[in-house]
Amino acid sequence: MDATAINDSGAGRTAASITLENVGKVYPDGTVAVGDISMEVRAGELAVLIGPSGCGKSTVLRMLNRLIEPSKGRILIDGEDIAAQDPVELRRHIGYVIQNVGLFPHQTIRANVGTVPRLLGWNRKKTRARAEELLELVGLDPARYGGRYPHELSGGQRQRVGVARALAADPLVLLMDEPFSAVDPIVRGRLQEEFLRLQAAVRKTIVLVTHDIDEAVRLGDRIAVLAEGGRLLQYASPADLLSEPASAAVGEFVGNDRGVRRLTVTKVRDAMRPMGQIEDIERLPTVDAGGTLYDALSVMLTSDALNVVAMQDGKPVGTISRSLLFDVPNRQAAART
Ligand SMILES: Nc1ncnc2c1ncn2[C@@H]1O[C@H](COP(=O)(O)OP(=O)(O)OP(=O)(O)O)[C@@H](O)[C@H]1O
Repeated sequence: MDATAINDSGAGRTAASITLENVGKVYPDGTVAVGDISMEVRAGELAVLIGPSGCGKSTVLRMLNRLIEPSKGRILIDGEDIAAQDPVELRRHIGYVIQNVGLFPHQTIRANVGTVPRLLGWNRKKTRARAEELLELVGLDPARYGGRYPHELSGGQRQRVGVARALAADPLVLLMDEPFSAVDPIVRGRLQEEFLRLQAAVRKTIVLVTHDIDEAVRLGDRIAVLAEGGRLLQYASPADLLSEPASAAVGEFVGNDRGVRRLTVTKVRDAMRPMGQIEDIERLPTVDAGGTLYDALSVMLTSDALNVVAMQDGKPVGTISRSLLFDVPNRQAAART
């Protein structure tokens, strides 16, 4: 995946920080959609907004690109108040991906991806080259898919086109409103994985709305849990959110299975013990050192083993024992104090 060409925004920046200061939104009918939210998303970070239906997630997202104006507070992008900026100009730096993508049905995939560059006045050659580069980046062969129309693609492929289109003008910020919810769970898992790889390459500042706590834990650098009335209950890393929910309400929201879920946020290589303490290494099942403790647990359960060997580049590099897995919460808590 070649990301170098993506990182060529005029000002030399590739991502921007986002700051919300006491932001609130009351709709004209009196509905308090967002109460009083203060939070910061660092440049290059992926923040997830999660919470029950109607808690104001989309409203927060749409205030960031001024599709909705806040009733109070300030929103700063790279330290500059967006209220003072021209909304059209602002949106040129902000990609927006929504649930059903909203591709133009009568335009080819290539033309859809080139929409914003065209609006920016790029010439045909440059726009086409950019569209092809982006399609490749999201894993769609431009020669095969570029000339097709949206209805000739699967839901998952359309979703990737939506992401490519949002990245086309090299935005500083990417807003994503339930981007993966319209596809089935298997495709969804694959898209999430691809998306993580893409984000590792392009490092945009991303705010992503979801209903799905697993998706939040998997994708987020930090997770904002919202409650009805747009109240921010907690804003923390996935590991902190799972190990130390700030209130009973957050604990309930992240689920009773959060102990298991927590295993999904710790990498094998960060928790393994050095080799040498376990006998019969060659008879033990293996797990990739880049996998998570959840993967290690799954291997243990399917092979009925008490230990697994972590492998990297075909070589054993450490071990994980079942007791170590059960010890993770305590180790994480101890590491913090
Ligand atoms: N234009 C509007 N006028 C009045 N109330 C609105 C308007 N748009 C949204 N709301 C209300 O504001 C609240 C927050 O809506 P919002 O769409 O931000 O929630 P959400 O968390 O994104 O919900 P969901 O997860 O169901 O998409 C809801 O109670 C909704 O009914």
